[in-house]
Amino acid sequence: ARMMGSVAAASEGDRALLTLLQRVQSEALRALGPHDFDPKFYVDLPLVPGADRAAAEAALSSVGTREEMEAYVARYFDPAGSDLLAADPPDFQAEPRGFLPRVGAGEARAWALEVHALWKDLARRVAPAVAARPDRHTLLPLPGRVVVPGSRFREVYYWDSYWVVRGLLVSKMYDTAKDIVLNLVYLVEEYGFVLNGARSYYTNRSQPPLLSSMVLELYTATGDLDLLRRTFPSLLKEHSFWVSELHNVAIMDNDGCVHNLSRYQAMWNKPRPESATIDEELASKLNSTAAKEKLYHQIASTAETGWDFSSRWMRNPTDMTTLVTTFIIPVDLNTFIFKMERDIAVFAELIGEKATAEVFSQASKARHTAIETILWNSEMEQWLDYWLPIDGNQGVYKWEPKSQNRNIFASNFVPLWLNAHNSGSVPFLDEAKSVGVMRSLHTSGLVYPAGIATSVSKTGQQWDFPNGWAPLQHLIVEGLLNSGSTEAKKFAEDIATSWVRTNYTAYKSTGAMHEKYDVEACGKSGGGGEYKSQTGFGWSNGVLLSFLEEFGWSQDKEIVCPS
Ligand SMILES: OC[C@H]1O[C@H](O[C@H]2O[C@H](CO)[C@@H](O)[C@H](O)[C@H]2O)[C@H](O)[C@@H](O)[C@@H]1O
Repeated sequence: ARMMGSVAAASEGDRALLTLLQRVQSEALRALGPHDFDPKFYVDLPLVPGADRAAAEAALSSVGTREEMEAYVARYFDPAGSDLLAADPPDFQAEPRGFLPRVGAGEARAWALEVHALWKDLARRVAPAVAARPDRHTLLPLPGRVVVPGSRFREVYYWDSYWVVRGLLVSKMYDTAKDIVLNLVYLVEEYGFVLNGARSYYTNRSQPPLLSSMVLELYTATGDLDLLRRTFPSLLKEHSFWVSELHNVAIMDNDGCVHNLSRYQAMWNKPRPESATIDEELASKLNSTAAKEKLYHQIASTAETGWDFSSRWMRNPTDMTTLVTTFIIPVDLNTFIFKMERDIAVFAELIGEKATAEVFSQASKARHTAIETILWNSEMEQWLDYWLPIDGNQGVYKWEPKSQNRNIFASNFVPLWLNAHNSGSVPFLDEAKSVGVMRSLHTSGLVYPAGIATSVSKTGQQWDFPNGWAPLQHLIVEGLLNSGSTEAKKFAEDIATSWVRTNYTAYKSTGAMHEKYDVEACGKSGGGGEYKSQTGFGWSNGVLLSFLEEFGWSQDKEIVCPS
């Protein structure tokens, strides 16, 4: 109860608006039918200035037909997304000095400049009306300019922002990148953690924690020590959130040593407002209120993973009612928190906080040992998610080899990424281990002509086969590239080359960058999941620009998919 109640940060006005918008969503589904229906659209609607919420609520009761619904929405609400204003980023230049020096003039460079120019389309600032009347908007106010993923994702997202920042740094847009980081810091100050996204309906959960990584990238690019001082308290606060009782799991190994690792867990046991009609339909298969609440809790917790949704979190990969996300210790989450601990230790040294540096250095060492003891599988040469028993909390769990999930997911290879970000003194893995992991990736069934698949199971969920996601390509490519082995470097370049080609070919045929791609067919965007595949697209643009910066593209290198 305490856990679910802590979303009380939302004011009564915010809650009342969300309640109304969820009713509108549900009535709209009834009036318009399921074809092309996007439930998120309705919870993003701002109440028109001057309209009375109670009057809007009363008027909803007499809406029957499609026409009446359309007229009702137009009368009481402004368009979804209209409370974010277009913002020409002042640090944008059509071709900044030093932009992609190793991409020669020609097709690749012309396209890279087009993708770079997309930052102008995706940059926004929150309308002043949002801070003035928060009870009329589900959008949350933010102090600086924002860059959104695109299409239905009209607001800032947490983990997307890491790859947006990486791309902005390639585009030399340091001020915009700093605004993004400071917006996330503002969310930590307001809520105690970085929200899934900047909407009142996202206050019940976070997303994969990459804030310290954004600070590190920005600091490395600019040398801005003030940024470290300014963000440091928020990084400590965010760390406390991820190691708090809500997320921490203690496991005893075979030698009697207790290790602490983290899991995802949202503070919510109701339908996600942005997808309430979908969640309610799924839950209608269950009989009791208690079972429905448990399912809603697992759904929201899965949204916190960023992998929403995937067979990775289900006992039965074809049945979403079997989600058990809060009973899983994920490889990638612990990789990100390990890195956060190392980053904080490094920042603490740099700003003269010696004692804190030591505390975080010790914390990262303990997590390193925990990851290697609980999640590493030496026979498979990869890290595996660990599944806890779902029948009650045992306090300290006893480690069992059979509880490692042997199914193959791209996340099993994410710790390789630490090769690229060795901010501590001791590398996370040595060259020999990296080579072993690389070989197991080669034979995993995840490597396809157009990139690394998310999993090997075709379930219809968007974080499963055959979708490939830009962030996963990037984490793995950076890791391979920095592992010290020539073979791994070549492998990294091959994956990046395929990814650039599939992005390019899809861009030429559709005119857009996509949220995800189909790794089986070069030049094809991805699909599946609960909403139509989106374009824009923040993290895809960021990864593309990072790959072009890292590997270059010579004029004579073919950029179209091989036929
Ligand atoms: O509306 C459904 C869900 O959409 C979001 O998740 C997906 O888009 C995000 C933005 O690109 C991305 O961060 C996430 O990895 C995607 O799965 C949202 O984050 C969910 O909370 C939401 O329920």
